[in-house]
Amino acid sequence: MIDMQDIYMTYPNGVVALNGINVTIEQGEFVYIVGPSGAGKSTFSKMLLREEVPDRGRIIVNNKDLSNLKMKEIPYLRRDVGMVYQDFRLLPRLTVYENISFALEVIEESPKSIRRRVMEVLDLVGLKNKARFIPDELSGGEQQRVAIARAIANRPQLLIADEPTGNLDPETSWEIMRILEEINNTGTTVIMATHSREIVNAIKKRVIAIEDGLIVRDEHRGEYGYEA
Ligand SMILES: Nc1ncnc2c1ncn2[C@@H]1O[C@H](COP(=O)(O)OP(=O)(O)OP(=O)(O)O)[C@@H](O)[C@H]1O
Repeated sequence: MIDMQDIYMTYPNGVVALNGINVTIEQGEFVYIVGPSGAGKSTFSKMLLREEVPDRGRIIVNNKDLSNLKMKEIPYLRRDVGMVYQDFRLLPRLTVYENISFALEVIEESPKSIRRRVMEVLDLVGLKNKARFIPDELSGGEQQRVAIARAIANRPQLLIADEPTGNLDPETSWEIMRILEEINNTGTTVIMATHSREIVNAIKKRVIAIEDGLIVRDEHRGEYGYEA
């Protein structure tokens, strides 16, 4: 569960990024975050990982109150939150397999369980046969599928995807959405910031619209609501 109450955040340069956010997201929901460029969507996501800290307000993520979180507890929070970005962010010199196993080795899993889990998540994204490839040898859509596999390898309760289809063609984007829905169907909360009108209007989910650091709309099975 995610709960944000009265979240305000101003960057050091004086830009007000969040201006009183109040929202609750239950475990297992699928939520689109929409809104104009610069509205505060990425900042909102960063708050959930404690990459940014609010000036005021209370945030609870996976039952942890982030305001009391000690520095040494931050890695535990992040293990329980998978992150997917528009630009994939794979490690270019590592194979597909290593990009994923690397995320698991950090939490001291046994070699056998790492192997099993890597192949399991590669199977889920349909890339078992590309385990030995390096990112440069993959298409954009395949790279994003690896990034998703890596993000869920630790079985996080929450997956945040920041414009996951932003660099992909429409057909590949639908494939990514199918995978995100499958992950959501296993009980993982998915929060996806997007500018894709087509996706939001076709695959109906909760829509939270942010403008100027404020939630201006929060609808069950909502519409994108902006011009393409
Ligand atoms: N590190 C930073 N330092 C200063 N200002 C920032 C920083 N990051 C973002 N901002 C500003 O904060 C505001 C919110 O930015 P944010 O990235 O959250 O918007 P966004 O809704 O994700 O935009 P986009 O859809 O373009 O990704 C913008 O005005 C942006 O310029």
